[in-house]
Amino acid sequence: MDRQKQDELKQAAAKQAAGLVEDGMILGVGTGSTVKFFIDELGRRKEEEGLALKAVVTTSSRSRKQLEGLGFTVSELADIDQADLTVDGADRVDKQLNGIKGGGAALTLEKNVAVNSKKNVWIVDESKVVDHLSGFPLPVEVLPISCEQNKRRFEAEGLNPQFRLNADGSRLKTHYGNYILDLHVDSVPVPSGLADYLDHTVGVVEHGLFLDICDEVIIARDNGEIETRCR
Ligand SMILES: O=C(CO)[C@H](O)[C@H](O)COP(=O)(O)O
Repeated sequence: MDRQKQDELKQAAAKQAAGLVEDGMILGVGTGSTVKFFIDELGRRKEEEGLALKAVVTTSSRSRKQLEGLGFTVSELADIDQADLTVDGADRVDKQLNGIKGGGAALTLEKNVAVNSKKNVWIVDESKVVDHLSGFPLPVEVLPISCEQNKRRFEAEGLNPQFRLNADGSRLKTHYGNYILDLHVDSVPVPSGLADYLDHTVGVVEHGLFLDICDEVIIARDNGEIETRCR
């Protein structure tokens, strides 16, 4: 699929999700190129329909900047109780609506916003939908102090870890000053098993397996149809 077509699909899914946003909501807004279209649409609704949110929280400085540029005041997660709705993208989503996220290295805040949200909606184009989680490296955010030990441990487990790098070859640092180890595994046959292992590995801050979190996924299909799948 070419880039322009994929962007059209992302925009279609984003527009549909923006229709779920209601006045007075506390809204969670994720990160990524699909979410950028969602924020564009929020801005349009604010301008043309007077959309008025109670509060907005977001998961990256990029999304924050875009939201603030459109006149939204962005709160910190710690300043709200929970979001009514969070809309985010995903890198892969399977039939059970489990997913891999973190392609934009924002997984830690994304998961924290998501679990503190009454409803989570993901917006994706068809290329992200898989039967079983595969086809995208699994991001794991690790503390710098023990990142080499974590890497060796993951290697021993056959998880093929690689530090995520910047364009200049330096290690990418997350918003929180940590590193990302991308696990290059062909597929994740038992996502709950791997999530459990990562959850119990010292030095792991967070990982990109988002299990039992997404309530609804909006899929923009190549043929122009929009499909909504619910948990
Ligand atoms: O998890 C994410 C960022 O950490 C994004 O939601 C995910 O990478 C999808 O991004 P895009 O919409 O650009 O394909």
